[in-house]
Amino acid sequence: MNLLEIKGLTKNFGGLAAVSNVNLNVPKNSITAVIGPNGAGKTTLFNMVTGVYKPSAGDILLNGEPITGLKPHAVARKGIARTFQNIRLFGSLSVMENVLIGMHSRLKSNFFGAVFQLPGTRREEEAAQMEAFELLQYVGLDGLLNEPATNLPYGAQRRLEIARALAVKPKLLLLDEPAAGMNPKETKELTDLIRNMCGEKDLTIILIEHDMKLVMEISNHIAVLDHGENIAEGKPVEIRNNPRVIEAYLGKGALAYA
Ligand SMILES: Nc1ncnc2c1ncn2[C@@H]1O[C@H](COP(=O)(O)OP(=O)(O)OP(=O)(O)O)[C@@H](O)[C@H]1O
Repeated sequence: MNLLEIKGLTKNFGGLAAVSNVNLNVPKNSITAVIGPNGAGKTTLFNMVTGVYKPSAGDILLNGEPITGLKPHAVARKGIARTFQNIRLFGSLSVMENVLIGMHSRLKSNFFGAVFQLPGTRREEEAAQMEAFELLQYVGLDGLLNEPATNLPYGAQRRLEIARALAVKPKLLLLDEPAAGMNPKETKELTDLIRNMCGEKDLTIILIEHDMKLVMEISNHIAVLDHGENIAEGKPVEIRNNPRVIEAYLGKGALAYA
């Protein structure tokens, strides 16, 4: 069963086809990587799936239901969360507060309830704090709850972004270059986290990533974009050995991962 189906998706910016007629099926509980050279259209694809850009053509289906052209908040409510290529945390807010903000979109209580400390609101807030704590424990940041996000090392900030995305209980999580700027130890920990999350949080994951070791280790399926077109798709071993992919993106060095 496919959680996400992308059909003939196209985005034109003036005369530039940033994404051109891309098709992609993403099975439930799988990890799919989207790879390709800079400017290939990977982030534009994510921006269409999350409602940031309206596609010029094509369809996006979540669980068989069309979500094409919905606004970002409506897409989020359908169960799609993302992290960004450039980390977007509230730097001066604490680690805990960053996750609570992520959770806010699905809490029932309103401003009125919070100001007047209504019992229902208090209970909901306590439950939210407990849940946020568990998520931070899950990503290994429970020792840093009150630390301003900006003080965290780079790898920890990326984990915090993931915790914040998980706070909305998504079905589909899009990770845009989650390992960018990480050292090898941080990348290894991230690889384990992504792999475990998929089963433990009942998630389907699509990631854009340039770290080929990570991509080859955790992906069930890889799609390769070049100049907006999907030039290849398949299992890691197929992609690694695909001459067109090697020429367009991987280079001969990729064979070292074989
Ligand atoms: N808002 C926009 N307006 C005009 N052109 C855009 C816009 N967003 C992206 N593009 C162009 O679309 C093409 C694809 O960009 P995109 O950011 O999707 O590539 P990418 O594969 O994510 O690259 P990278 O690996 O560098 O992040 C590029 O030529 C880019 O300049």
